Amino acid sequence: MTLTINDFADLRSAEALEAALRAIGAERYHSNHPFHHLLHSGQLDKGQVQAWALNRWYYQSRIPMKDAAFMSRVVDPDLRREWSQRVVDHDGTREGVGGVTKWLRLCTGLGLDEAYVRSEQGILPATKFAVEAYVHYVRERSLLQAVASSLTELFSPTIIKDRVAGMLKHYDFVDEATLGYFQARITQAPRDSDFALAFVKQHARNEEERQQVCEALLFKCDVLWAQLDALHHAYVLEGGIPPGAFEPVREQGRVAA
Ligand SMILES: O=C(O)c1cc(C(=O)O)c2c(n1)C(=O)C(=O)c1cc(C(=O)O)[nH]c1-2
Repeated sequence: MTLTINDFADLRSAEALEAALRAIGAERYHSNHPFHHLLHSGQLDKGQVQAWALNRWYYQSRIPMKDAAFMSRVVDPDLRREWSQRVVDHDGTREGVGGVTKWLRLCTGLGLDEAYVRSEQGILPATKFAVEAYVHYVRERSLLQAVASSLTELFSPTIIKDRVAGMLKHYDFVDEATLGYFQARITQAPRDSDFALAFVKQHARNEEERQQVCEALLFKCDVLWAQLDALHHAYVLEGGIPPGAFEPVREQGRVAA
């Protein structure tokens, strides 16, 4: 069944809203994307996994910027304080700790050069457009929709567990230390999404606003889906790598392991 905005006809209560959000996630979350199925079931080679980590670096690096953009618009100190934890999670309280550093460790653990990753030179054009669209969305839409757009995290603990288990099982070039980023997310993501869900349930006061919340989640699912479409097109289909984007090193006709 394919959902459209009009399918959320029953948005008469906060509980109906939650049910609609969960239905959107079940259908549209990036756990359903073919590229994730390939990644988690060991069907990618090392170069394709590198491409995934490199492109997601761009997403990871922009997440604290979008959270800072959100906070810059918030008048209520309680909400700002709550949200500030997200920036701390990613940036850490000092250099060398925090999610951004851990993602960098994932990239270097896969054999990518740190300076190359940081330079953002190899990122796919579509990754940049999708991620920037998310930052702009949070900067420009209502605070309600900005909060709602983070609700994909309701669904991330399951995919993170599947990913870590699948990658450890299938790829000899990853170990628990390389995937350390995901360890913290298992607790951080539910904390963040519980807050965001309670917020939208409380602050969306009528059907129109509940509809806006659903639209924000649909938008965010598109942001995540588009990034995987870009990876799939560039690195799974033959000949899809755009000029200037990351080129996996190939040895004797196969990607280096
Ligand atoms: O591994 C994943 O599949 C996944 C998904 C998402 C998400 O659903 O947006 C986030 C993350 N990870 C993540 O690590 C993260 O820090 C994060 C922040 C946000 C956000 O929208 O504020 N989403 C996500």
